[in-house]
Amino acid sequence: MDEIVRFNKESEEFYIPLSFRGKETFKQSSGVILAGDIGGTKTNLALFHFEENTLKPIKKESFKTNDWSSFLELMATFHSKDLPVIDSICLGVAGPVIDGKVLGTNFSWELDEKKIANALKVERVSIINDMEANAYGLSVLAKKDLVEIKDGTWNRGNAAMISPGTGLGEVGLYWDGTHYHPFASEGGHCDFSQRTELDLRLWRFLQKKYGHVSWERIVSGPGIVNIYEFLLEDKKVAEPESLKNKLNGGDPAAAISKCAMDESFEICKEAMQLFNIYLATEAAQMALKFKALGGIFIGGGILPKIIDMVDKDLFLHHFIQSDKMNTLLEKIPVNVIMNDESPLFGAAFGAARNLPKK
Ligand SMILES: Nc1ncnc2c1ncn2[C@@H]1O[C@H](COP(=O)(O)OP(=O)(O)OP(=O)(O)O)[C@@H](O)[C@H]1O
Repeated sequence: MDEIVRFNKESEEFYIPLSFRGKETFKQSSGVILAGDIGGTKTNLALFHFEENTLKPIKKESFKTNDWSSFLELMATFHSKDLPVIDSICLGVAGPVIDGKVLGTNFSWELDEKKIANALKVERVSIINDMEANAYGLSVLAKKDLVEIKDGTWNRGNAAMISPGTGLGEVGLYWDGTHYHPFASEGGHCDFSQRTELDLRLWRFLQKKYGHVSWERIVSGPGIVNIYEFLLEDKKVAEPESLKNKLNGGDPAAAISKCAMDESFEICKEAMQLFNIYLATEAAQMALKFKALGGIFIGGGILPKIIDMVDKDLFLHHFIQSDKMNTLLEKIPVNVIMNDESPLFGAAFGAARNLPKK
């Protein structure tokens, strides 16, 4: 990671004014910051030197979250003695942050700002929701980091982001007239809403398995596997032996999407089509709930890997299915974020904002 990054470039190429309040304090701050993007599958950490609104990378590494029993255990490995002392830490964590503490939703780490500050002897530690970090990360993106899957133009107003990964993250961005203000939500845990007979059968299948059927059970990596298993049962189709082995080892959602791409088993293709439909459906629910005229962004680790198989017409058809509000939905652009480091840069934004002014 040699690239030097600037926040809020007032990006020449970017089509929306993605500025966040707080950046004006940056110019007078400098120091060493640690940024973290901590999710159910991967944890990305980066150490930067921050000066004059610019991040200069010192060290960056990606880890499998479940290989470590805690953040502090991982830090003992990451932050070796030869590295500079840290002035400010911000961690974006996939879980509901309450009073500076969080328990990972799909992993067993517990993080606490005060305990981290004491253990690492760093005065400024802040924990934010990973989706909040994801939203702040928009401030470093350029047009080339986005792929438009539904057109529309930026309209003055709120925006929202939906991020399928290990779980389903959702965040709103309130527009105050000049700046955006991200606010985390736990919308991915709201109830899955059904539109068709097939959806009802999927709901029944998952209700038997989990009791409560949230969007996260469907629009996520494990959700792809759930849809696939439902289709096998619903269509009474036997799984090919060759695929069985792939699904048992490694990453089953990745195996299903790969199989959909090479068209070796029809059920995989159908599973990915349904994933696309449900993503469009929930993205539209968010657009309506937040009146997100500023746009919907799709983050998370899955979409950049499957972008070539996203059927834009199918997405559009299922995005605009809200009767009285179809005209509003038609205006809203939907973009996929292809830069998987954007939540990490968003956490860096949080850490830089907390540095003392000179
Ligand atoms: N090629 C692929 N196709 C479909 N799903 C994939 C593919 N590669 C990885 N996945 C799924 O992506 C998920 C991991 O997503 P991501 O990289 O966003 O992780 P994360 O940031 O740790 O997750 P979260 O923040 O939601 O806790 C896993 O469930 C995995 O099965």
